[in-house]
Amino acid sequence: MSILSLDQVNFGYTSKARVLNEVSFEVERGANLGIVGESGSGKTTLLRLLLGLERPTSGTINFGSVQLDPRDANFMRRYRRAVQMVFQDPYSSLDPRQRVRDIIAEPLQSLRIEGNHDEAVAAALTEVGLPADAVRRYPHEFSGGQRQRIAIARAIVARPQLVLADEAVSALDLSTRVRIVELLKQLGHTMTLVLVSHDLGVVAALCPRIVILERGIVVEAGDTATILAAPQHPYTRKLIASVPRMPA
Ligand SMILES: Nc1ncnc2c1ncn2[C@@H]1O[C@H](COP(=O)(O)OP(=O)(O)OP(=O)(O)O)[C@@H](O)[C@H]1O
Repeated sequence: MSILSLDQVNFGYTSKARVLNEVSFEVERGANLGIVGESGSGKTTLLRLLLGLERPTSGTINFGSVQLDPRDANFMRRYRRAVQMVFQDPYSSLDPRQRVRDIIAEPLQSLRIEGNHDEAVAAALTEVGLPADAVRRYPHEFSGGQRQRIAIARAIVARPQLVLADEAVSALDLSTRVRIVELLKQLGHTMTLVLVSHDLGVVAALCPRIVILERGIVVEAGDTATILAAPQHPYTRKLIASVPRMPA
């Protein structure tokens, strides 16, 4: 059964301009999904809808068999426990005044999750490959890649079913990017990732399923390897052609 399913979702920030147009796809448990498209295609907007920060103008988003309704506080409490987010910029997404322990423990606190928070934070730190003494330090004491590890630890500490990531590696240098992709790949064994990116290489490395978005319209969706090997839509072919190749 799918964790999330979108059915003919339409959305516009104003009534004049539609940003998402009849968007339908499913996120299956255990199958990471990449959402790919050029700048302005509506990827971040789609994530905002999946987080419940915006509501579709029409169409539905279901979490399991229940319709996502941001106005339903009880539902949103359960949903927030199940779905966490990693943002693009590891420099602005972490509160510089908070120690790493409190940053990572934040979802446990705001979701009022019982149990030993220090132990949960320590386990999350180990999983993302940071030392235990990181808890006492502040974000500015870490590199960009380490900060993104802290952001990932925060996203996994409450053991969500789904992690939404918006360009989670694009702000990092190449070698750090490779290491964070490896980390996300390992996490994919226990939780499902929805990764928004303009980088087809990162999506191909992490996501067996892919949705190609062009100006708010899904032009192609399905198995990543199949679509990359034989793209049916000219827009997908254009995206593939724009991936830089390593020199021979
Ligand atoms: N708050 C907003 N109010 C009005 N229009 C918006 C708002 N946010 C985004 N848009 C418009 O919605 C469209 C899609 O933007 P969105 O940020 O979702 O695209 P994107 O694919 O995530 O782009 P990028 O890769 O550059 O982040 C764009 O035309 C953008 O101008």
